[in-house]
Amino acid sequence: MTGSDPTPDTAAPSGNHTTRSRLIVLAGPTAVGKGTVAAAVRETHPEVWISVSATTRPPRPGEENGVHYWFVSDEEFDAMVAKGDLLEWAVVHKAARYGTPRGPVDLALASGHPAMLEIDLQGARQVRETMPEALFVFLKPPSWEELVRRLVGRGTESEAERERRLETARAELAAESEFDVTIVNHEVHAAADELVALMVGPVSNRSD
Ligand SMILES: Nc1ncnc2c1ncn2[C@@H]1O[C@H](COP(=O)(O)OP(=O)(O)OP(=O)(O)O)[C@@H](O)[C@H]1O
Ligand SMILES: Nc1nc2c(ncn2[C@@H]2O[C@H](COP(=O)(O)O)[C@@H](O)[C@H]2O)c(=O)[nH]1
Repeated sequence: MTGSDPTPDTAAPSGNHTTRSRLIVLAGPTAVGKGTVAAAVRETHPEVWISVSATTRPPRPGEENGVHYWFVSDEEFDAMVAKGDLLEWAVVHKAARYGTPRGPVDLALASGHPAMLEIDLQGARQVRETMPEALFVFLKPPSWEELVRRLVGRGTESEAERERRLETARAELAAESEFDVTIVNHEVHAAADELVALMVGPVSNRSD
């Protein structure tokens, strides 16, 4: 994807790496730190390809089109859905639509790179249907109180929006057992290391 064009044509990064290809789907409640942990993985493991979602929500201060999200209009999102360009999509927090462009994921996996999606529970369930071979990772907060602290501390939502997000968070926390692996985000770099270890090593999951 280039400029403001949400059409997926991005190639995955190239270069030597020793990791084996695996699609990781990272989900968890609002403000648990998914984006922060994903950014830490990006920084320390540039060979891991991380999907950039499309969304109809407006950018927050500092968010860049094509970096944090592809910020698209309702009409552009409709067109992506109609063309089958999205691997999954959902209305999240009853507020906006978010979806994973399919083309870049296919390219990343075809090139042998480990790839990661950072999406909500509804999206994870859709990917479970279409790509059951993916590894589903649940990022969990150390406690409910810490989750609320992180959400408030981020300072990006109004009180009403925070309430809505916390309502979704309760349902998402209840779905932890649907995931293959849980990582508790006590500390960002430790959580990022645990995540990367899942991409490069053997996995001990709930069914073991
Ligand atoms: N391990 C951690 N310890 C303390 N603060 C953290 C930790 N991880 C993330 N945070 C902070 O918590 C806040 C929420 O993090 P982030 O925006 O990454 O969450 P998210 O799960 O991506 O949220 P959302 O689903 O709402 O997009 C941020 O202010 C971030 O700096
Ligand atoms: N189903 C999908 N959910 C997604 C995608 N990209 C992000 N998300 C999730 O949305 C919420 C809110 O994100 P925010 O940036 O507005 O705080 C969060 O849970 C994300 O994981 C996607 O492509 N599909």
